[in-house]
Amino acid sequence: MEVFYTSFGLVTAGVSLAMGSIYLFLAVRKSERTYLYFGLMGFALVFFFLTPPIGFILHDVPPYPANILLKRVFIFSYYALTPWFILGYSGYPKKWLAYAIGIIVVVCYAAMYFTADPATKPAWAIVSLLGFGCTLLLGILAVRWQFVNDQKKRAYPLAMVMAIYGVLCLLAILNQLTPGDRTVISNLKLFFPMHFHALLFMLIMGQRLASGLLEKYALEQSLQLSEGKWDSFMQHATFMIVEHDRDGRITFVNDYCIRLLGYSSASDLLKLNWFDKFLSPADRNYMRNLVREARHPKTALPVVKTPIQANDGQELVIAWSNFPINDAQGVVQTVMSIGRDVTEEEKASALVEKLKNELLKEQIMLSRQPPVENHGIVGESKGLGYAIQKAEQVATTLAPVLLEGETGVGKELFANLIHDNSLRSDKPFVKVNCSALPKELMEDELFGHEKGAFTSAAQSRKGRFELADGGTIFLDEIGELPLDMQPKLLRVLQNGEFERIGGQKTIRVDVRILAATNRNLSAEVQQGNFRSDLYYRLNVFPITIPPLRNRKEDLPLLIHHFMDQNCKTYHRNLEQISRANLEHLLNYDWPGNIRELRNVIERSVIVSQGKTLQLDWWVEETVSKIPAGDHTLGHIERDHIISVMERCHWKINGENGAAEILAMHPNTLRSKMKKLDIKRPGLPEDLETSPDDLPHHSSL
Ligand SMILES: Nc1ncnc2c1ncn2[C@@H]1O[C@H](COP(=O)(O)OP(=O)(O)OP(=O)(O)O)[C@@H](O)[C@H]1O
Repeated sequence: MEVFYTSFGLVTAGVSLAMGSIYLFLAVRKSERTYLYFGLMGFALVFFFLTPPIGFILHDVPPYPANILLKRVFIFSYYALTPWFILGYSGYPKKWLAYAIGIIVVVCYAAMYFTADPATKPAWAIVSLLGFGCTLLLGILAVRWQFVNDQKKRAYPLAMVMAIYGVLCLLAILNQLTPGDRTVISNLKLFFPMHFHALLFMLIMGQRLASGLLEKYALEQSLQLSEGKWDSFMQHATFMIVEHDRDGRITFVNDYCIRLLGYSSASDLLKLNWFDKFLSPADRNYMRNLVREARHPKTALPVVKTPIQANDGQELVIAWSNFPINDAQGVVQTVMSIGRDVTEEEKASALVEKLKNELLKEQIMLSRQPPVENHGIVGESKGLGYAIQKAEQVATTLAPVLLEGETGVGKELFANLIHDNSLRSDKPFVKVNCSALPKELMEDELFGHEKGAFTSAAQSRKGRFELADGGTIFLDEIGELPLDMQPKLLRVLQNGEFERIGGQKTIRVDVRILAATNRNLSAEVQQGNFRSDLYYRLNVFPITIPPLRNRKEDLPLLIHHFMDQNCKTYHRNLEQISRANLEHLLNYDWPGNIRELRNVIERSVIVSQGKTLQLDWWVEETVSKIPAGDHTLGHIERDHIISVMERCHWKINGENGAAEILAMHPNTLRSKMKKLDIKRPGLPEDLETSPDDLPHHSSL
């Protein structure tokens, strides 16, 4: 048996020597502590097994005094190194158990030196059991930590060796509990557990470390490859790539960017601050705040168009798309900015804009042809034409129509057009402005009252619905209709029925309903200010009338129309407008739309003498209201929303919709889009969102 132990010990020593040498070598090459601990553990075992007496078991009497037993020094070094290896291998962060084991080992050395008596069971052996227990506990904690942190693959081998460690502990306890000189283990003729454990520990963990090393190597290779590809892509891309930290310090620029900006090397640009160098003062603060506040990696920052001066003095306009790169907490660490040189495009579009304005100016100056009008609606723009076409289509049906558009765009004119073109054109057309009626009088106005219904009701009186019987009623500003009136209106819409105030009799009417609003009714529905059933009933056929700033080509006709109208009224003989004033008329955004234009022209006609329309008063009043440039916050916000909408294919609601990406309620986004006048290009004005955003329309 002794021979067997000896050979087994020699095999274990051989394996430990191989492992120890490999990992000590790797520890030096890779500066990896775990390899160092493992290598040292291997060598501690080699010395333990090769120090005489070879094949030693605890009860053997050593050939030298027990208190300086060298063999035990090596095995205790092995025990002292084990916890540090476990910590390094698993990444378990708490080190107190490893320190405790270190202290226990030192105590054991001291006790061994002073108290060892080979004839009796030494006191230090009991203390060493505590060390085993602590190592086992640390192993269990480390394995658990690995499982919790999703490192199952690395946890299994450690769990296995710790289980073997557990068996070793058990056997060591049995060994200590056995009275007398001979141990239970040797009586049972079991392998001395140390040999067995050490061999498996070296084999299992050595193999695991090696395969980890191979995996890491393969990963490094593929990382290197993809880094190479990425690097080559970045350097050869024909757009500018700049990476900067959250404070704007540039950390990377590609070759194209260096060339375009007229610099000779990356290092010249790496000294600069992206915010300071490449953004206008207005964009700079906005971007700084945005970068600081951006919390979600999905959100791309706004596209910012910035005029910059290259190193050689050349003026460039660059459109920057910015992508924040966040850490695990969502804090922006770096921003990748991709820039496109849009200098030529900008020049071309400025030229087109200028030519368009010139053309409009010429039209205003020269054209005296009769205005193109349809039921008093002047204009020939595509947007207006589309709305007129829809109104004509629906006019001959009995369907309710919802006219949407900003104030002053001509919703009432459209209501007239629909009624005039309907089969009821010779029947009454009753108009009600819901915002002009006091809340208390609204029911009386709409549905009338019976005699004695209230103190002042000396006579019964018909409401507007009764007056409109057989014809059309136009409910302007329907969004102002109080909530308690809405069910009554819904009943009229659905059944044509209602009761007068104080009346018992149900009155039946046949009225076609046209409604208008300059509010976002679907947002009002979401906010609970408007009943959804009424909204869907009214929204059977919506028509959106575009604002004047989106159809400036109507300006010449409208200006002439209002000039002619007012010249007749105020007996003026005006023939022209000064070029400078024309410029202002064309550049102005017309928030009050055609009503505002009509008022401006009327007042100007009144104050004008001679043949030229005097607009100077208006220019003075409004010039300060005209936006200063393209880099106001509104513009940046607008650009950002447009870029997100384009990425989402103009989908607002639902998963991957723009509202989700912008972390906004869909209705807030809709009203923001309305405010910033964002519309899906190429889509008719009344279909501003993707089909999935629209309510279901029942057919006519
Ligand atoms: N295309 C147009 N051609 C001629 N005049 C127009 C046109 N559009 C609007 N107007 C005039 O502008 C003024 C405002 O129009 P209207 O009252 O129809 O607007 P609205 O959209 O109903 O406004 P609100 O929402 O404030 O009630 C009216 O005097 C109208 O005659």
